[in-house]
Amino acid sequence: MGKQKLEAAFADVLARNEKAFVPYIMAGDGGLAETEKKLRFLESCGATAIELGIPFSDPVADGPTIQAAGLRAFKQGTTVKKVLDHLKAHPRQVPIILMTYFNPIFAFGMEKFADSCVEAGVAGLIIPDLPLEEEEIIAGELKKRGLALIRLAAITSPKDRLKEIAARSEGFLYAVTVTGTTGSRTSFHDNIEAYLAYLSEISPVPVLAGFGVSKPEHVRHLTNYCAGVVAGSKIIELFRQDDTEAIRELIASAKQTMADQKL
Ligand SMILES: O=P(O)(O)OC[C@@H](O)[C@@H](O)c1c[nH]c2ccccc12
Repeated sequence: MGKQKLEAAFADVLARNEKAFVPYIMAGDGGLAETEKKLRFLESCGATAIELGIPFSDPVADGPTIQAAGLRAFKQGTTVKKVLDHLKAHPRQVPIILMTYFNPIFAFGMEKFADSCVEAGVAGLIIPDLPLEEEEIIAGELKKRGLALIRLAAITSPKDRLKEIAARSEGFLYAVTVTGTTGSRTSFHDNIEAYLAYLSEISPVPVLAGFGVSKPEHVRHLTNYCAGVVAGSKIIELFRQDDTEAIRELIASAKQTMADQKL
């Protein structure tokens, strides 16, 4: 089942005393054949799982880099069905987490979408505009099919809400590091360390920090307080520059962390 595949991937990383790195790319950006090459490359770099975005017309949580990637994906005629059909036709070891807003799921049909995710070998989902209060509309459909629903924690959330998010979390808990949209940054919220340390203490699943991660030093710093990171905008930018070495180095920095700490 998808959730178990994700849990096994994280258990492997932690057993190797490493930190997790989950890159994000937009499906269909440059066409799905290009997406396949990127997915295979990211897997070869040792990505713990890969977050695959489905383009949407109103990506409210996304900054300019991912908005532009979504527009390029639309220009290639990317649809939910084409992405799911592609994943089904290209099975792989690395767990795939679909990142999509709720509207494309609703338009596709929730049960049909959940069934198609299972057939496509999807491990889990991130639905950023589905708050805890509304998740029951689809959480049951995903749970009975063994698909992980990854919850997002906001740095501005009060502790009782963070506790509720952690208690429901599956696969990993996505700790958003800033107030605002996705996009490479040079700094994070002031009390990011305390926030990540608190979540790591209360969460039954690994906590990953995401939003703005763009340098190896970000990875090394943030993973002192949590189990890993998610990075999307920087990965997309580096692919656009064809700087695959920098992508490999960024992902590898999650593996060096524990070695650094051993010193
Ligand atoms: O791009 P960044 O700043 O590295 O942040 C990760 C982000 O790309 C990815 O997790 C994501 C893409 N779109 C989202 C929408 C909401 C939450 C998360 C996301």
